Amino acid sequence: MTATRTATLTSATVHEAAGRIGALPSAIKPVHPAMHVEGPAFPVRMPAGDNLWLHRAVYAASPGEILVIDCGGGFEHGYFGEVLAEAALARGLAGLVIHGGVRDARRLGEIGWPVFAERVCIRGTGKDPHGDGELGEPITIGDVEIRRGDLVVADTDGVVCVPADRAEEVRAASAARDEAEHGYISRLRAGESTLAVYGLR
Ligand SMILES: O=C([O-])CC(=O)C(=O)O
Ligand SMILES: [Mg+2]
Repeated sequence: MTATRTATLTSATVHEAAGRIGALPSAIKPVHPAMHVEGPAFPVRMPAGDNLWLHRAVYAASPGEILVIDCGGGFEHGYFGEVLAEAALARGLAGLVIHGGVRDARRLGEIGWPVFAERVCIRGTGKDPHGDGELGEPITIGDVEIRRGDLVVADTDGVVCVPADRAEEVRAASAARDEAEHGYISRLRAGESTLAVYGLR
């Protein structure tokens, strides 16, 4: 069997091509395996257990942006579900990355809009009008700082985020790396070993 390969950027390749930077915590994964997205980040900081800032973010971000959410370390909540997914889709947003939980996972799969979460969690949230949060300002998830406009690439492997001023260079380096690996794969299919292809002993 000869497998086909996708032409879009992949998160692991971008991470390597960028010099092994930008990998968000590996627990953040697509709610359904086929989901993938790439585009500019719109960072959101919100308090644990409250999703009012997420509702605000859906209407503050620009079409094509990816919401990237820091939930203040409150993981055990479903901050986002089918209702917010429909709202974000209607606004033309590109996807959601959240260092916390989402819910309505089956429905999210049916909608198909890309959602990447640390977990799926039934328990809901509050909507405190005085909750401490921020839209479009830098956040940190794991050891990665995320600013508005940074390049986010998210797929089955997880999520990587690269500074905006390196995005074009990293796209080019990723494409070159992909091309080189495709060459290696052609040689493997022709019967060579990985030891030969990589020049290993
Ligand atoms: O509304 C919420 O709190 C989250 C949710 O379940 C949805 O968006 O459907
Ligand atoms: Mg819901």
